[in-house]
Amino acid sequence: MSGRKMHLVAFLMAGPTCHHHGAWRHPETDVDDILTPERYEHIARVLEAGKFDALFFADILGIYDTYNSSFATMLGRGGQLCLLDPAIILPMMARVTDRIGLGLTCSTTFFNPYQIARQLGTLDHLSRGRVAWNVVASHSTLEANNFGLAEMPSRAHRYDRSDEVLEACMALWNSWDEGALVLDKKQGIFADASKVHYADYNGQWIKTRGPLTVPRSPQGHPVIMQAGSSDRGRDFGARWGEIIFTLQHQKGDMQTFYKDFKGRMAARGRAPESCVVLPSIDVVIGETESIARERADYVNGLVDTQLGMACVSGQIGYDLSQLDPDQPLKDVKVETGSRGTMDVILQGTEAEGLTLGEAARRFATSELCPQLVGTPEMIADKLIDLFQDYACDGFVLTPTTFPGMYEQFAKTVVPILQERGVFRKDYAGSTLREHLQD
Ligand SMILES: Cc1cc2nc3c(=O)[nH]c(=O)nc-3n(C[C@H](O)[C@H](O)[C@H](O)COP(=O)(O)O)c2cc1C
Repeated sequence: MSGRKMHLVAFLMAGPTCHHHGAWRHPETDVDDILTPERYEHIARVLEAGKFDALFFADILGIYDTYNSSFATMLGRGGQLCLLDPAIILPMMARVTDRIGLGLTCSTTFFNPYQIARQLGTLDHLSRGRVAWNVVASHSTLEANNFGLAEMPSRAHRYDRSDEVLEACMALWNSWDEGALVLDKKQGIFADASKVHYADYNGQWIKTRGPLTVPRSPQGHPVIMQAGSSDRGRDFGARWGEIIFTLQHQKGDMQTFYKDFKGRMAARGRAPESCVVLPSIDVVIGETESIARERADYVNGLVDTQLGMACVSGQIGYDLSQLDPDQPLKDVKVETGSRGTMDVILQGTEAEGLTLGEAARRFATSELCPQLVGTPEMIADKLIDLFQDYACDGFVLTPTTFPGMYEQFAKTVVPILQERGVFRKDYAGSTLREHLQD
């Protein structure tokens, strides 16, 4: 085997649900600590013990209210809710760890680049070089409304503007050269001002003068993470990305995405290995295969139909509340425009003759990313197979039970990946960018 190493990133949300909309109800899942620092400190330690490259918080700047024109189901039944601001949680996680990377989601549509550059530059210092920025252009009207916009700008506009936000942030991060801080008490020289420059960024939408207040951080700039799936989104990722997070249903889809994405990087003159492509994966682990299957059936059975329908409604931007969940999926009529998205997210389920409610529950178990069920050996085999066949460079793992699934994975699957030589036994470097180049 070549020296190519697998990369693992953990998906977190500051709320009850990540991809699995029933898992918070499992007796082994902790929810009473959801607003406490201890929950987040504990999971950071667990993931660092498992030698994960990074953890990151996905984020939604509002509460989905598409279903029945109300947030009652999403909130009442525990759907995807981002209760706390991860920018405040991550520094706490940084204080109880010293190697694992820490990813923050920041929207280029709603946040000002000076603020983003300052915040992430500060966090890169405080974590000694472990920060990633999950760059999102945002896409939902509910978020737009929370930030004073009536509608989201078009996708093309959002990505053009995102390019400018990234260019502006890079100019701000580069406004301090290395060695600008002198700290010479004897001569009374605090900083070498000749090593600090104005950014003077003048784009069509974004303007910033600089310099940044924050001295150059250990990584120079945060690792850039991104998850756009459209043609424009992939091009944006190919220009800037160092970690690409993607939702693909099966191996063939992953291989197609991987090849397409690395091709786009090469076309821009970037070395394909300078960005890792990580599809989302969900695991249910058992001591035997039949125990794992029973555990999967149990936890998947905890998703209720109404929440599943609300979850799909939020994703496709169309209210399914007036539709009978017991009707066959193939008979469901939704407005043109939403049907395409619905076909994609419910991929394959129509052919199985499911009802709308069954398909929605299925979607709400893992958002249709593969759910691997089996013994630690079976799961390690599957991950290694995907990795070796260039379906990916590693995985974004999403939790079922929390924090139990991550604890089990770190204790039982990681040692097998290490023994088989595909995953680090210890961190070789100290910054996140160094981990990604292991
Ligand atoms: C796997 C995946 C994860 C995403 N996670 C987030 C997120 O946490 N927060 C967010 O605002 N947008 C998130 N997005 C949305 C994207 O950043 C992007 O705005 C959206 O997909 C529209 O771009 P596209 O049309 O290129 O896909 C995610 C998208 C994908 C595909």
